Amino acid sequence: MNKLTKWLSETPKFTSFRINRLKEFDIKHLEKYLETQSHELGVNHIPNIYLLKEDCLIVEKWPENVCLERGNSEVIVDVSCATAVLRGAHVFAPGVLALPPSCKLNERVDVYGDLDRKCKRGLKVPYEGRKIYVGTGYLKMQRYHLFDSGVQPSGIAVHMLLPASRLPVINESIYPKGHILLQNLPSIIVGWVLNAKPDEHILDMCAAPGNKTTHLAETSKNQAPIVALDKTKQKTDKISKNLEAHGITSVKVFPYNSENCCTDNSEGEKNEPPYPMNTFDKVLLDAPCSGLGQRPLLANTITPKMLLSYKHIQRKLFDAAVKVLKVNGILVYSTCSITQEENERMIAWVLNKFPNMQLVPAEPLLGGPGLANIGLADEQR
Ligand SMILES: C[S@@+](CC[C@H](N)C(=O)[O-])C[C@H]1O[C@@H](n2cnc3c(N)ncnc32)[C@H](O)[C@@H]1O
Repeated sequence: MNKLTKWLSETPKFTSFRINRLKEFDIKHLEKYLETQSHELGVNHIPNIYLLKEDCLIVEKWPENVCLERGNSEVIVDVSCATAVLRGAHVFAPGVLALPPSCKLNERVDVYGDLDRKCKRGLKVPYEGRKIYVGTGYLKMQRYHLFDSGVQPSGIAVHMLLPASRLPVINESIYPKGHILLQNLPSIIVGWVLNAKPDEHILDMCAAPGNKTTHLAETSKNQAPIVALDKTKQKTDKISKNLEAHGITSVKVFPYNSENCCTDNSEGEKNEPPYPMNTFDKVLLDAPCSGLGQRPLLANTITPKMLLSYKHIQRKLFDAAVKVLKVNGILVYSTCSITQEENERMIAWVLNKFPNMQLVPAEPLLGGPGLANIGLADEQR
């Protein structure tokens, strides 16, 4: 448990991007960008960059000896903003909670995450709660931008120079929109494992905001007929925007409850949900989950009851997925959680409930095996 908690609270060792294979990508642009940063940090080389397969770019950390003069003032940000900063993001205005009134534009500031979630937005005096240092950068907004206008502020509030994790700060916007996407390696692997082919009919059941949908479409060279569903129109609008930015035209998007995406009526329409049984060659079930696997996890308020609640919806969705899947089709199930209930136990449940489903190895297979003694044999783990 201690090992697991420590691992969860650590930032991954590298940043990963997915490259849109439908667009041009010139790595020199990124190298130049990092070179400029290396001058600011006083380092004489840039972090290692390499490609995994054709479309995943890995960028490693700055060296351990990179030494940065701390700022004079403290900016307090909420926990999700602090997490993003550790992953290499700038501080965006909605995440800022407190900033001293004396702070000046472009001043060097230290950024802290509010671990207790008790800092009041707009606080003027030093924050007394538990906080964690997440990095140093230059202030780009003042208090009146952030707290006084009466509307939700937007834009970069602190231009980060170096996060405490030493991951490089790379804004996707150094490339035109839709050319690269900041995406965790495990999420990229999901797209590789599904391996969409141009002639395959594919269903992405829980698709918003569409980061995996775009990957599937790009892998199939924008040819596979893909259906992307998510619960609400607000969510599916995000998918549509994402598809447009990526230059993808092969995906149909519907707001729909995927629990009901299968109809028993074999005469059912194949052009919109619900679909008859035995419709799709491949199904992606990137299930709603507890997210207890997203790193770094700085503070978490999830209760055991909430943790146990996800399996119910996951099972309902799985049930529908199995029905719409063609005989000999492939179903990829993924979560961004590490709990047994959502992973190993879920697969054990599936194999028991659907004797016609067979567990096959993921290809490529990265990472370690699943946990032992919870319903799966060693080769299944
Ligand atoms: C892990 S997120 C999906 C992330 C997405 N696959 C991606 O890579 O960008 C899970 C999604 O499932 C959606 N969801 C939850 N219940 C659903 C349901 N019954 N039908 C369809 N979508 C659902 C949520 O709205 C959420 O967008």
